[in-house]
Amino acid sequence: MEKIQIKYFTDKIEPLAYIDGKSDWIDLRAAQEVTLKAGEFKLIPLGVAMRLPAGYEAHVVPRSSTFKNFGIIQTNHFGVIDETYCGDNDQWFMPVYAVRDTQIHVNDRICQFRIMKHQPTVCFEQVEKLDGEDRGGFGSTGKA
Ligand SMILES: O=c1ccn([C@H]2C[C@H](O)[C@@H](COP(=O)(O)OP(=O)(O)OP(=O)(O)O)O2)c(=O)[nH]1
Repeated sequence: MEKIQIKYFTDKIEPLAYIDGKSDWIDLRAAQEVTLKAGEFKLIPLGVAMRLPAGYEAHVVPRSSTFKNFGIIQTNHFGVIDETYCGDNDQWFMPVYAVRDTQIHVNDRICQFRIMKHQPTVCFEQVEKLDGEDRGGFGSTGKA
């Protein structure tokens, strides 16, 4: 088991927990009441900062029901929390765009995260021609 140090910025949200047996993604909650007008952008505080285990990063995505329930889209679509984002003020946020007037209440579960090991270090070798098999470029498959 990997241990994660966690700091809560409010006692108004429930502590992070697995939803038993359903998934290993962990839901994150809004730490503030947030009102958005259609077309507005805001950063929603998630009320937590964490020190991830060495060699890991975290990925934050919306819950499948988030758009239906709240009419918001995560503007970066896939949030990356770096291992170095681990200090006392490094609260996690969800950047959102509202497509309708909406309200998010404290403790609403609006997104979810998991931790992942860093990718191996890569380097780039420039070539004139790639020796892989050619698929024909973007959008060339899947045409009946
Ligand atoms: O959805 C997100 C995405 C990022 N972060 C935090 C953690 C991450 O480590 C930091 C920086 O994110 P990123 O590197 O993706 O953003 P940037 O626009 O490149 O900003 P920076 O210059 O701070 O790296 O912001 C969040 O709280 N929520």
